[in-house]
Amino acid sequence: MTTPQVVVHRDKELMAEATAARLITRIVDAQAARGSASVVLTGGRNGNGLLAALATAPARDAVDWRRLDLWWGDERYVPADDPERNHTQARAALLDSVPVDPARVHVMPASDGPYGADVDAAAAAYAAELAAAAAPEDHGPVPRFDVLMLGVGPDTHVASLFPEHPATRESERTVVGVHGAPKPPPTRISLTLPAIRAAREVWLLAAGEDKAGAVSLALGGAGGVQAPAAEAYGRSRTLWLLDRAAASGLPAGMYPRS
Ligand SMILES: O=C1O[C@H](COP(=O)(O)O)[C@@H](O)[C@H](O)[C@H]1O
Repeated sequence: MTTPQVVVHRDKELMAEATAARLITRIVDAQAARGSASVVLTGGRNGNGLLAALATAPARDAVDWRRLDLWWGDERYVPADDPERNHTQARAALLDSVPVDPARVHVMPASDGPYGADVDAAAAAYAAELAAAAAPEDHGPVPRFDVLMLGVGPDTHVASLFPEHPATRESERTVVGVHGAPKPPPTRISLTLPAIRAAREVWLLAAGEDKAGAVSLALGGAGGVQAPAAEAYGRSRTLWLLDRAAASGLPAGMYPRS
C-alpha cells in the first residue's frame, strides 16, 4: 500500500487543468520509457471535467495518441449510444477530437451488445480482454496501468464499488457485474479493488463541497467496505487531487495550505 499524497487546488477548474497537465506529462514519460502508455479513465463530473481540460490543453499534442491504451474503471450497463455511458461522455469530452487508435480504446460491453442482459458475462469478457493485454512482466491478470483515475462519489464510491456492496469485497475477480447499485443506473460493470491496485499510479479526483465528507472519511482511516475510496491505491503512488471545497474537512497538516 502506498501512502496517499494530497494535492489541493483552488477550484475545480484549476484542478481539471492541472490534472490534465500532470496526465500529459505522465503519458509522455511512459511512452518515452516503454513505447506506449496505458490509462484507465473514470466517469463522473470530475473525470469528464479532466477530459474536457485535456482536449483544450496547450500540450495535448505532445501525446502520441496512437500509442495509448485506454481502459475504463467502470461503466453503466445500458445501450451503447446511451448518454449515461461513461464512454459516450468521454467521446464527447475528448476522444472524438484526438487521433486515438480505436483498437486500443477498450470500451466495456453495453447492454445491447453480445451479452445482452447478462452483465456478469459482460464483466467476464472484459476481464478476459484485460488478461489478454497483460504482459508477462505485469505479473498478474491485468496490465500494470500507468495511471488509473477514479472519481470519488459523495458516498465514497469509486468506479462502481459502492459502500457495503458485495463488489467491494471481491478478492479474486478483476471485473464484476454490479447489481442493484444505489446510484442509477442500477446495473453496472466495475473493476475490483485488486485490479485497481495493480496500477502504478492511482489518482482519486474530488471537487465540490458535496465531496468533503467522503474525502475526510476515506482519508481518515475508514475501511474499504465502508468507504471503497479508502482502499484504492497504486503500487508506486496514490494521489488525491482535490479542490479546496472537497478538502475542507481534512485536518490541518494533511496538506500544505496556501
Ligand atoms: O457513477 C459514477 O460516479 C463516480 C463519481 O461521479 P461524480 O459525478 O460524483 O464525480 C464516477 O467516478 C464513476 O465512474 C461513475 O460511473
